[in-house]
Amino acid sequence: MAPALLAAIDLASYGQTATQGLTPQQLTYVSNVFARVTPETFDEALSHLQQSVGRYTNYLGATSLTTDQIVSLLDAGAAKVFVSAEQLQPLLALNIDQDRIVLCLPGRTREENINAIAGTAVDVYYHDVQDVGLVEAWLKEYGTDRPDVFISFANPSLESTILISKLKGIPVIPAQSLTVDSQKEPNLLSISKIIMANATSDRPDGLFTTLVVDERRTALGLVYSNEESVAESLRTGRGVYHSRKRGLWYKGESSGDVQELISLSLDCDSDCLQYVVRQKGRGFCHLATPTCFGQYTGLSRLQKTLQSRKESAPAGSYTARLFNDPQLLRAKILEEATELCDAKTKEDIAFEAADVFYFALTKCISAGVSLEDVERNLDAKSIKVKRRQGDAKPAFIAQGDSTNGVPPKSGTQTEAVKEAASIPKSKDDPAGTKDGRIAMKRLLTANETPQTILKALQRPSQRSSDKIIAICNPIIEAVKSRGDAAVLEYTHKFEKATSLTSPVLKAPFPESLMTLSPKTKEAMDISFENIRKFHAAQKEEKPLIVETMPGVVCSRFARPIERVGLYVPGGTAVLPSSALMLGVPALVAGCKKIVLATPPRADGSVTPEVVYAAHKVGAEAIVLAGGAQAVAAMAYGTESISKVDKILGPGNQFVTAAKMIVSNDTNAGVSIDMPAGPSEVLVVADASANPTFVASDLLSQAEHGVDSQVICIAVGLNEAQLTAIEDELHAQAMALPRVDIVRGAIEHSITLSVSTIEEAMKLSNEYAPEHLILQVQNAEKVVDLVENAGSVFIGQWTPESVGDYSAGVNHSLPTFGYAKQYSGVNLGSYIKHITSSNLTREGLAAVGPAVMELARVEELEAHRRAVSLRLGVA
Ligand SMILES: NC(=O)c1ccc[n+]([C@@H]2O[C@H](COP(=O)([O-])OP(=O)(O)OC[C@H]3O[C@@H](n4cnc5c(N)ncnc54)[C@H](O)[C@@H]3O)[C@@H](O)[C@H]2O)c1
Ligand SMILES: N[C@H](CO)Cc1c[nH]c[nH+]1
Ligand SMILES: [Zn+2]
Repeated sequence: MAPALLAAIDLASYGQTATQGLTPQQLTYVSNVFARVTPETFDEALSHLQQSVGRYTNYLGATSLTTDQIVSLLDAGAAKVFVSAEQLQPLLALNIDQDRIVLCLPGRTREENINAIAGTAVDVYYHDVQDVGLVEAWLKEYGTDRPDVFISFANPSLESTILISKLKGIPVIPAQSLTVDSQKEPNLLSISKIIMANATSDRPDGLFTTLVVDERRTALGLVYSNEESVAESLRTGRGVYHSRKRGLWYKGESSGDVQELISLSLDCDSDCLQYVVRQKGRGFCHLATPTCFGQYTGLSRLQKTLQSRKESAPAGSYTARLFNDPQLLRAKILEEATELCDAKTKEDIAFEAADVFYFALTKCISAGVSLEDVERNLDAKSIKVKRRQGDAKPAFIAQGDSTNGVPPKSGTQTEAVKEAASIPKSKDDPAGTKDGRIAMKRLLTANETPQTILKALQRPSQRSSDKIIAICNPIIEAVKSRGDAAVLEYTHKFEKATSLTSPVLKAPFPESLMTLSPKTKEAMDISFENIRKFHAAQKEEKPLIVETMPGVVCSRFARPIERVGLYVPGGTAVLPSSALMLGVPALVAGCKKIVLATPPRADGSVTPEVVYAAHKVGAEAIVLAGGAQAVAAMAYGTESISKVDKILGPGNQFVTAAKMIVSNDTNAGVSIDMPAGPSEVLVVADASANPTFVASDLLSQAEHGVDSQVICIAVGLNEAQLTAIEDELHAQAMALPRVDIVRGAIEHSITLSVSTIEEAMKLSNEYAPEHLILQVQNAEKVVDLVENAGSVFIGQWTPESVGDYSAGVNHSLPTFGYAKQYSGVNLGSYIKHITSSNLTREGLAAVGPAVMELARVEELEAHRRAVSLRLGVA
């Protein structure tokens, strides 16, 4: 540690009034400040710390404060606090960096002092020392490896002074010398005297080499000082040096390029001074450059340019436009931040980070914030004791993962971010992290009104469908009117696949694009076959034929929908399993044209597993796009993407909203399977359920996305049983790679505690979950009570994930409670039914009178005559 000046002051001068010596500004001339804090002055000390952190080092005597108060002082920027022996243990128990604690010990017997510091690495302050020789002896014996030793002597003239150990040679300004009016010279003179008394020149002329640096510690130039120039500098608060030609040199006096003094200090061996100054005017050098070594570079250069643009920008300056358009600036910061997140190579990361710095600094300069302010903030954060967990907010988790979530470059992005941020938080634990614990909110239904229970069961993403629709509409319109070009634009923007030049990959797909490991291939083949079997079994082999009256034959027969578009999600996770779930039934149904759409990876390619699935189901093309743009492309068709008759497949809120929009457009002529949005699961568990299994099922859906929701209905569980599930959930969640996503989903997930299975099933039917898991006794019988659910998983050996991948059932299922009116994807989703009637003359004679009478009632005469003319009746 470089020797530094220590000004020992009392708190009265720590505020604004400076009755004890130095003004707050002058305090920065010294590097270290010591002040005592009492319970009465605690608040003032806190606010002072916040303002002064980074300007000088604060040492605080805190021997009469509580542990909490001490932690707050450290947190607010105190470099070290001086504590008593009683205060030490509770602080050590909090694992606070021992380098920031100074234990105050009376400078008495050797044993007492050595015992007090045994087993710690804290600094020591020996106060009221009678005999410095004794302290030196202790330290030699025991404490020389301690970070710092402070000493105060019993000598009354130094009574209130904290001295940094002479052993370390750090100069000290005694408090007494600072107790006169700050405006008068003796104070400042005493500082300069102390500095010079501790400095040793290594030059024959006795001058001190002096390095002049700016606020960011960039070297401006090299000059010389002596006692007179240092004293003048402190007195005037400016850069004053000693010129070997001209003597005392007030920098900038003739040129106007003056310097404001920030601080001064000695180097490690006390033969060189460093002045930290704020340079005004054109710069430090007589050649009017900022430094004697040339121009500023990097951030300092950028800051200077931005500051000058703010003062007067040339016509057409982009920076000036940013200063005047906060919306544009905001959009650029968000855009560049996202691009930085997606950058992969060293060059790209440097490129994108530079953009982020440029726009961030523009924001700072427009608000009068300098790099110095920002760096002080960084320093303040670096010494914080109570650190935040550092988890991302749910709103950003969804966007933070892999290829998803590049916000649009316009104002719509703001809406998307706000939207995600509006995901409701539990009122008991607004952060969703009870001490970092991942825990679902709990509700004992017996204590709640039905309304409260229903509200707690509300899906997170339902609240904002208007906003999502407002984001999707312009995307759909753009694709409708500009076709391929618009699709590509959105893919470049959202997927960052900027090298992509065509939005479609046509079959036959090259082998090289679907090379899989034998294990993956086998797993896909097994799943394919099971899905095929289950869906093939749903086939109606023969038309339905019914003779309703003699000679009146009605029939119904099935035909595949000709052209289907299958959306395979690929935002937060790539889901080749969805390609199988959607493609296999299309193949079994006999659809003539199968088109898959999926967001490509940033390099424009598609996951080989998805290509393999597309190949196996006989898809004619893969649309390389995601979200609303993919849905619109399939609904309306583009130059290179075929229009389809029906769009199927799950997706996030943008995909689901886009599907709804196009299916409502009568000109599009396209239908959809159902609203299949963010995954959800409801587990009904009774005392027979294994907590490990219950937690694992809940987490398997929570990991899909922050907008997923998982519900546990606990039937007759006691506190210990509920806690067992919660403990498992937390422990398993913390071990998951997608723990941040899980944390977001769990924030709006809930455990409902009920007494009976009937009550549980009533609530489940009301919620109508996408997946329902029954981990209860006689689970198979409980299925009788199921009225609404996408797919049911029965008993403890049936995890939901078997349905997601390989059992054979379909995983594309209704969410948002639409299980009340929709089925999940099944063979019927790819088929339309056509009915036919076939009558003989006798048949028409039998049913004709009824037809004619009803046509008469409806006053539709042509209808009536179509029968009467055939039968030859009036
Ligand atoms: N219900 C089901 O049957 C089922 C099955 C599988 C998956 N899922 C769900 O599907 C979802 C998949 O979502 P995903 O995000 O991972 O992939 P996704 O493919 O559905 O969505 C990614 C696309 O969203 C669009 N997008 C992202 N941010 C946007 C923004 N701010 N503005 C406009 N568009 C934006 C982009 O176009 C991107 O390509 C998950 O919620 C998962 O739970 C549901
Ligand atoms: N559980 C999802 C349906 O909500 C489907 C899926 C695919 N991969 C894994 N899970
Ligand atoms: Zn799943």
